[in-house]
Amino acid sequence: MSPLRTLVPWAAPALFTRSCAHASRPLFTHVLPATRSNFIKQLPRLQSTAAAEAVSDETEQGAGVQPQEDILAKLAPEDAQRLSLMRNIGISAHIDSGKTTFTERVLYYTGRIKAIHEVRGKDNVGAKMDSMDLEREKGITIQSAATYCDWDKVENGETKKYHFNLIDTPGHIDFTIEVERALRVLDGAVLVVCAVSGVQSQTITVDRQMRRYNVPRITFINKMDRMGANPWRAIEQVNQKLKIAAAAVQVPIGREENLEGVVDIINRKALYHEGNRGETIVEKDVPSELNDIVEEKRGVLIETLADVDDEIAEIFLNEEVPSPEQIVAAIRRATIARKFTPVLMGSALANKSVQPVLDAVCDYLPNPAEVSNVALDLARSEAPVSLPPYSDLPFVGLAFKLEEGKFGQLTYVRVYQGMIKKGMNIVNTRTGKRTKLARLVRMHSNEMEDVTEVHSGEICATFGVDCSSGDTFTDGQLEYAMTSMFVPEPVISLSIAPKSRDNGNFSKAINRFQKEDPTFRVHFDSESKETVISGMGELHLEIYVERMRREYNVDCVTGMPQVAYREAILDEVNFDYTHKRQSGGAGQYAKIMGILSPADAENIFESEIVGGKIPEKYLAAVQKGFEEACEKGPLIGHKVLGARMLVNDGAIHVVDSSELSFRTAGYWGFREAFMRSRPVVLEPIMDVAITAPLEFQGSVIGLMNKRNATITDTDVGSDEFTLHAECSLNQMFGFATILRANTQGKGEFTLEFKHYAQAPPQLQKDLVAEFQKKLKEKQT
Ligand SMILES: Nc1nc2c(ncn2[C@@H]2O[C@H](COP(=O)(O)OP(=O)(O)OP(=O)(O)O)[C@@H](O)[C@H]2O)c(=O)[nH]1
Repeated sequence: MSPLRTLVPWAAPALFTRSCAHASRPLFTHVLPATRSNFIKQLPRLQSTAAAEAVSDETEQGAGVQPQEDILAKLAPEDAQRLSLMRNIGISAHIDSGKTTFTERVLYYTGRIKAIHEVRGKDNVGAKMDSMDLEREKGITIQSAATYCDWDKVENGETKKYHFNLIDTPGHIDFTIEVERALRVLDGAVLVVCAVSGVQSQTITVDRQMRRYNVPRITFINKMDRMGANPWRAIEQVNQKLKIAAAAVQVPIGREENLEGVVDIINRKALYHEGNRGETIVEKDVPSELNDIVEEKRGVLIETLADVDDEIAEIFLNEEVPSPEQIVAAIRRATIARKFTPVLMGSALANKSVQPVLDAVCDYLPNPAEVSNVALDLARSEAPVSLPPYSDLPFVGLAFKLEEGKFGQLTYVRVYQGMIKKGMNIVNTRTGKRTKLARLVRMHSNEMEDVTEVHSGEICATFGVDCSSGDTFTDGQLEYAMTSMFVPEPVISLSIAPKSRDNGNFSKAINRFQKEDPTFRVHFDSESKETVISGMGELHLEIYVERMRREYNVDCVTGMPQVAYREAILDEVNFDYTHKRQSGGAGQYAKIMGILSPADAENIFESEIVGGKIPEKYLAAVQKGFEEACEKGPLIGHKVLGARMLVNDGAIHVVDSSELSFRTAGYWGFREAFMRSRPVVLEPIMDVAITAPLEFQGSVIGLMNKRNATITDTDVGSDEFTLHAECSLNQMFGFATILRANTQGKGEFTLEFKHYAQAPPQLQKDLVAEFQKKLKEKQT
């Protein structure tokens, strides 16, 4: 019999490291049902032609992954025309880099909104894309918001109308799932970097997310009006820290408060602004004092391109100078191939140089037809298939975000192939459920516009569709499943209860938040009789508690934040466990033998039974018992991480054996062996980045030393420093208040889960003792 090997789906495969080895790899939890093949979970979206070809090679015989050039060649003229003018883009950056402020300008210049309102502005209106009250009050983006707009671009004297679908995402790591979902369905992104702070910790995180989904990006260096703005240092950091070739396509005219505009160094023309909000761009000759820097930076641009683009390399080697058209074409090729990012600069707040970014989106980011998207054909053993954006093919779309609204559940869908029409039936591949599309809308932040049909490449939303985030929809002719997105595991929990009797609103809120946000988890602890919510950080949970109060009128009491510990084993042991019960009625009998050993990154159940000593159905029951036991470890009641249970022998009783007996044996056999395998408690270790004015460097280092943090790096800027450290999450509770107090409110920090590591021995002892005490109390 072939060995049965199953990955336990909820385990945390990639993040569990006892050393720092794979530290930065994110946790990969599926959103598709456990019954689907692991392959679905593990195949990232294949966007590049190279990646698509790789799959094509593996599955040559008609698996259906076509090279992108072939897809483009067969595009119908109407689709080609429509798609060539479409861009699906995201705006991503570190916290407070100005994404929302930038997006507000984009909406204004494209005529989507009639007036500009600032984030935390004096008019108290708030930016369009921060539509939640809480976002406007706190001045942070919590949920990503989608909108669309049209941009008139002049090309060779002709005006072309480009259509943008745009998503503004949060910068805070606590809301990182919003970035994941957005990038999953976008074709390109604008990475906003602060001209003063340069590449910051979340810039690196966002960059990693863009890489995960193969999203090409252009870079916008914002806040050029601020004192200390230095675009060249920021570009250097993009090159060094993000490890992608980057070069400026503009140089600033004036700096800080004297910023007047930019010079387009490809065409050697100066771009100034006129009008109250800088709405009119005026082209002039390059000021003579900037000629030298323009030529120098133009040279750097061509040289950088020569490194990543063969055509420019050839021109460069022949000592010729490429034409502006050749430079633009090379930037486009290299950007789409994700080998290069062109860098633009300006100030969103000062209304400077935002429009050239829109031109750059059209010039350098791909249209939906230039991006290879792949699904798995479940009817043909999950063979990968291309999703060409042809309108006349059967519809395939991905539900990437859910939101509860006034009119019921709003489901955001990206249409990859074919089209959807109001009134049409769509089928959820996972559940097989057919739904009639009663309403189809295009979103403009919290407003919506009804539409009757949506074509391939577009993003839209529908009502009344029952699904989970990450579900694939088709028109019923195909059985395609698209790959899911990464969902990081929560690292922090707290108990929560309504202050007064629940009139149903508490449960309603909890259910809704859980459905909308896969990083927000809820479970009922049967021992403490408490509802426990888990999430990505203190802010994440705080926001939900606050939303319960505001949106559902439920005041809650919460317990102290708890760390999501894990339990692991260090030794390998043999086990021989018999479950036997004979107290009248039907008896129970199950005997299992095997080895329990540490595994690297996930919980694994295996069996190697010879001669059919334990039938398959009983082995499946043992596995169930094992999985149940891993949910609540024997040591402190937290999840088990990295245990391999191999069953290689055992026995059954002709009358008394049953699935229940084997499930019980799996459960208790595992627990018994676990306690003999040198069990340990693991705690989450976080990547911490603290930025504060230079004068506070000493006290911030002191704060981190007190927390036994390992300082890994320090960047010192002209007036600020950023300290990078690794520290246990346990030590970081309440740090926001402490940092504020120690830096006169000027310090900021971010926390991002890095890996699990053994907790200090004393803490482990305390946790075990506390758990034992609770167990005893329960027994008496
Ligand atoms: N000086 C200056 N300030 C800016 C500029 N752009 C944005 N800001 C300010 O920076 C702060 C943060 O701006 P937001 O647009 O909310 O930044 P964000 O990146 O969307 O923030 P999160 O989504 O919460 O991460 C606000 O106070 C803005 O007014 C700029 O070009 N210059």
